[in-house]
Amino acid sequence: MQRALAKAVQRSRHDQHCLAIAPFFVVRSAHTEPKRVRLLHPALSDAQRATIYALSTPPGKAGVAVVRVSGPNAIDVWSKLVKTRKRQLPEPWKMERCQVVHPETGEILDDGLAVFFKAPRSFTTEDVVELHIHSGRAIISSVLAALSRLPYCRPAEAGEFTRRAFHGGRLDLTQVEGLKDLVDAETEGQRRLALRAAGVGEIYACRRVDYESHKNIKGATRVQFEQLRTEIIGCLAKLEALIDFGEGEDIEEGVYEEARDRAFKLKSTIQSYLQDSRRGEILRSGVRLTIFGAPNAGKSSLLNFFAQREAAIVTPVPGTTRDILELSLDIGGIPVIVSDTAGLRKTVDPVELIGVERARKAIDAADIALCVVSCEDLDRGDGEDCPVEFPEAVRALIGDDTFILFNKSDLLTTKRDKSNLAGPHRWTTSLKTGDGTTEFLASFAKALQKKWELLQTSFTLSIDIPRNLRYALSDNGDSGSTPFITHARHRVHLKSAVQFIDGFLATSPDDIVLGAEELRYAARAVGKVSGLIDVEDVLDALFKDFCIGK
Ligand SMILES: Nc1nc2c(ncn2[C@@H]2O[C@H](COP(=O)(O)OP(=O)(O)OP(=O)(O)O)[C@@H](O)[C@H]2O)c(=O)[nH]1
Ligand SMILES: [K+]
Ligand SMILES: [Mg+2]
Repeated sequence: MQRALAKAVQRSRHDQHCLAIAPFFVVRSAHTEPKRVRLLHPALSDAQRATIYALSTPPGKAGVAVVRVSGPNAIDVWSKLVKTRKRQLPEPWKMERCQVVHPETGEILDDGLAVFFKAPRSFTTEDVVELHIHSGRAIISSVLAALSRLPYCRPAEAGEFTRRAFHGGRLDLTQVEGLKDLVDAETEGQRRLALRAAGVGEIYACRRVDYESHKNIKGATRVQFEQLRTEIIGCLAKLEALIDFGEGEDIEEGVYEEARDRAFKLKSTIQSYLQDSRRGEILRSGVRLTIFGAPNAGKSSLLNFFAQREAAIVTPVPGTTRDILELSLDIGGIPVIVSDTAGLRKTVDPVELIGVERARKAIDAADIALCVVSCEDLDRGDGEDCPVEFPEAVRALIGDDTFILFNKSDLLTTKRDKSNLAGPHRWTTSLKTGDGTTEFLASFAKALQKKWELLQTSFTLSIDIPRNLRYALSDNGDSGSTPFITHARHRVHLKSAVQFIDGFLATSPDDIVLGAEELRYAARAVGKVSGLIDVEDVLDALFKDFCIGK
């Protein structure tokens, strides 16, 4: 056992050297499990470690403004600026009534509240002081000016509090992205997606996040990526054991085959993640909806209906819309970028010709194409069962996934009643009388939600999820249906992970060292998503899975 440990540790050092990405310390004590303290970049310089301060709420008149101070001297900031009745050191995490005073003159600047977050249980993992003062320009600038008098304090740069949270291991990259997306979110769908990635709330309240033991993780994206990486490392650990000890001695037989098997499953899991029609990325940036159709079908009327204002020009003249008109809207909580386009028809007018060309391009670029067809333009077949004949101009552009709105139902002749036009992703309205518009909007929003957010995923995890992680996932309620990949960056790394796993699967069992190298790169690729890479995991998995040198 001793020999095995020594060897494995030696190998870990080698791995650490090879990866040379993330320096890390392993803190061990007699009674506790080894804890990893991850440092993702070289240690912060003195300037970077300075105590920083900033106004964390928007400037201007309001009830409350929050000035945040973070860094090693935060406690000193408290003693110089915060005057409470007890006039002693703060009780951590407890809001206290106080006066904020000037550190040199003692002048009272404002009356408010203050709270001290003791490291590492703070957002930045450093000591943090928050001053909750009245929000007024003069008050805020006097407090910021007072802070600037302290020699160890400097104003924070953009995003610097979050950067420190990342350096401190409080957030990984997916959570940093999630946090930014959360602040930027404009629709319900975006908010939920971002919240899931950010995992804020619980995370602030808990100590340094430890994947193995922590049940409070809400950064579900982080958990999912971590799960993938753990699985790759599990395969790698098996290969490492074979390299170190060789089959037949202390290791059971068939280990190599098992690793291959697991790697194969893992590859198809990642591939199924990649085949998500870019739902997460699209939901984040907005679904591109292109409205198209023959002239005068009511396309611009539809855009105005969506926007609830006269955004586009509507006239009885066919060919009114020339250029593309784009609006960002919230439809059922989904961010949608709606484009109104020129009516499609053969034309010799050079301006209209360009408009038609642009319309075709917009249809190609759309995530959803919505064709507006005027009931007037439908081929007036006699029988009630006559199949719908679309106008010639749009016929070729209508595919299985095209949404269709039959408009101008007020002009429908009795021969072709509405039921003849019904079908999935087909609606009938009169934008003039308002008939059917409420039903259309509700059903259309539902279709969007189904397609972009609440759609059941077509894949399931083929790998075993440890119980604690399963908790974190199921606790979120929607892990099976919420998009997994939300940034193009995630996709790039997952694709390269698949390539490396393929590389491993293609190596022969005689080249086991090469194969292990491929897996190590695969783990590293997935680790890049979260920005957390360490090789100590290999050792953990090794000792968990094998009974070496019994
Ligand atoms: N009767 C009736 N008229 C409608 C309806 N919806 C729109 N219209 C009218 O149809 C005409 C054309 O509407 P638009 O919204 O400009 O049609 P469009 O498809 O944008 O037309 P182009 O931009 O020229 O291609 C306008 O006079 C509208 O008032 C409807 O449901 N019923
Ligand atoms: K028109
Ligand atoms: Mg128009």
